[in-house]
Amino acid sequence: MVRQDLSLPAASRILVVGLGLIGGSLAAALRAAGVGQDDNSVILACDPNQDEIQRGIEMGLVDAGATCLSEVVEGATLIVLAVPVLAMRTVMQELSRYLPQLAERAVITDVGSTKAAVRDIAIEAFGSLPPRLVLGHPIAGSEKSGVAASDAELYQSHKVILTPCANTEADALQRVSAMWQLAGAEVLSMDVERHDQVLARTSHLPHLLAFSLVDTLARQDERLEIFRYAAGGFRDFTRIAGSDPVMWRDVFTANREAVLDALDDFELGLKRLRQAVTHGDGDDMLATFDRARHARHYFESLLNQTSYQAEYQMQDNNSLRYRVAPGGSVSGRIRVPGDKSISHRSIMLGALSEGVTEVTGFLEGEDSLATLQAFREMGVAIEGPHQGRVVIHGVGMHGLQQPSGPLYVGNAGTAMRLFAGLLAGQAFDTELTGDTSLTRRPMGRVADPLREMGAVVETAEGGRPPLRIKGGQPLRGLDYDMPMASAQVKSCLLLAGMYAAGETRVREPAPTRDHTERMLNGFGYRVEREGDTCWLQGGGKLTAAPIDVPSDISSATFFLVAAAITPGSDLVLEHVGLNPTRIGVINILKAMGADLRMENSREVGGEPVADLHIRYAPLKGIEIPTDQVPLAIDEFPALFIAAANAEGVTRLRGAEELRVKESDRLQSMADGMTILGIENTLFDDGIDIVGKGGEAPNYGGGRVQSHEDHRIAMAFTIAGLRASAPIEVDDCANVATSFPGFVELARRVGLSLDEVREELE
Ligand SMILES: O=C(O)C1=C[C@@H](OP(=O)(O)O)[C@@H](O)[C@H](O)C1
Ligand SMILES: C=C(OP(=O)(O)O)C(=O)O
Repeated sequence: MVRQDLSLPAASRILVVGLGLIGGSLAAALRAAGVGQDDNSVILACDPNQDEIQRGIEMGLVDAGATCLSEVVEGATLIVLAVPVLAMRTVMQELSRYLPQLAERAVITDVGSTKAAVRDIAIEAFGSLPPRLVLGHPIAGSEKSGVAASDAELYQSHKVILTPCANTEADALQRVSAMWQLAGAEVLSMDVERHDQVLARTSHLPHLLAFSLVDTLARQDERLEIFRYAAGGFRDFTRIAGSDPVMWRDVFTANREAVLDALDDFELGLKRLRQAVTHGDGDDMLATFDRARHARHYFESLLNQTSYQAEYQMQDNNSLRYRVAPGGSVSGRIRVPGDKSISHRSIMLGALSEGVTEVTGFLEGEDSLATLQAFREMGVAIEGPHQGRVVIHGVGMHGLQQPSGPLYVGNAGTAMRLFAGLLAGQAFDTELTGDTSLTRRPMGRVADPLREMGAVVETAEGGRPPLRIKGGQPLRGLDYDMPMASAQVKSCLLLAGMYAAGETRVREPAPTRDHTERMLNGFGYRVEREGDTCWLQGGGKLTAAPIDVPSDISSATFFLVAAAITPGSDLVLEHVGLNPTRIGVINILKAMGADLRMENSREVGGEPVADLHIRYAPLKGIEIPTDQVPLAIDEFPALFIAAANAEGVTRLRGAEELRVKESDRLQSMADGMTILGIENTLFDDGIDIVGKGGEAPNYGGGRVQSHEDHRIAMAFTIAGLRASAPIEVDDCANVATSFPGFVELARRVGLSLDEVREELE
């Protein structure tokens, strides 16, 4: 962006040549910014239409004007040529005769919608390109025309593109830039050819299509009857067909080549869609519409300067509370959404692969969607998601492009930590940001070892997000002893290791989920393991492979516990991923006495899967084996509710990691349980929970907080099954991060659950 002093020299003599909507609005905006009030400046106009000048004077936009350049050009310091592109030749030829009468060091600029044509006309008219001519184009307009439609706000927060040439003088560029900033515009700079190509696609092509559609329909129905029935879609698509025909004829004449290129691409796209419609190819249509819809959302988020996810969240500016009626039982056959950990990784590895990766069962939750969107922002074409199907057109290990702004990953710790490793190996700088919950979480655990590998990673105070990662740093392999059992840290280092020279080894103090290692191997990138250590060599490549994401055992847990604690329950959870590094919850529930069986065990895409059949059986309190803690790390909020309904004390230790999740899960659960009257004692690394057992309600009701944590929200929801009074859980919107459709499924199996929405202040 070109940003300079926001003022024009005093006693400027600004001459607007062509007093239509564009020139008139510029005069109006400069007036509104104070030009000509007490700085001795004047704004003059030249236009072949005396009535337009008269109107401009009456509206207070210009001080004086003439139909002939010779009468107003004397002493001009800044001349704005605001005439249609094809009128530019006559105007410039005339102006070239008066150059000696302009003020010394006068600056000339224009507002033409195409730039190469205007540059060539200028060279012809002036004999060579004047160094004090600054070509420019305000990206603002209206379908209205004429000075009467002038609007002082027309350029407010709009972009103006200046296209300086090699010989353009810097101070002339600065003067024009200052003028547009005074008018409220944001000034950008671009070369002439690029400007014409970009505008051909983003502005000229849509105008051509709008003119053509309206004309085609009008010809088919000469009495224009058809327009009586036209609704919003027609109005939205064709508004710009009301624009000035002369101006647009000139644009298409002047920017012919670039417009034809854009039209060729468009015709190809239209032909593909035509074929899809002809053959009734619904998948193809969906893929195109999905891509377009997501791209449109992205465009919207750029316009509003919000992140993609925030854009979605903003539409929902209210807080969501769950209200669960006490009692009930749980039965049926359900399938919970796809695994979050695998979904994140499927997008990451698919994007870096060579070839096309098809993912089924993808979790359409906010966390994994944030990962998906981040890759779109780095130039990866991704179709879907549509009913869990995503198609990723991989760009290879070095094919990502720099995103235009920070990557926002919402609530997702997994995304931020895995991205940190992956982005440390890219050639470009990036910034990772997240929501308030994520902004509190520790990132030093990835930033520190990445720095040892040679990465340049900046964090906010205390090692918290945002993360700023400098690109283009040569990484070296690392032999790392992880101080905590974390799959996210391990995965981060393996992903960085793919970009590092030599070998990267990670030793884990206890086994953690191994989805990254499995999926890397599935994509042809060899990861080896011996005991507690895994390693890979840098410099390899990934080859696309299909991924079938099983249901998330962490989401299934809420229903496992619901059935385990509720007399009369009998529930089947289908197609649940049972990776050995994730089945702590099954081991723990069984140790507590749950009647839980695996049926129909099979392997899908390198991950074990089964249907889980659970029936009510009385539970007893246990001491949770510490080796199960990392294998059930996300399942503890729900397991605490199982403990509250078991006979006797359940004791958890070695679980300090729970304090750095979406909330401090030990504290959040202890606070909520205390409100419900569940006896508990908190420790630094765990908790003791006293359960009453039996079949009567085990605790009361009350209003508890989710602390912006999806798993706390869902845990207290299922607690309602064994409460004596309603439980209300505040702030449950975060459930959408990992478990979209939770409320519907909970109701389907038998919970009596309402959603209460309240407007935020
Ligand atoms: O790698 C992963 O996908 C995850 C690892 C775990 O985090 P830690 O690595 O911080 O234990 C887990 O809590 C998180 O939900 C998902
Ligand atoms: C801890 C969790 O996720 P993340 O770390 O990705 O935010 C979770 O889903 O429980």
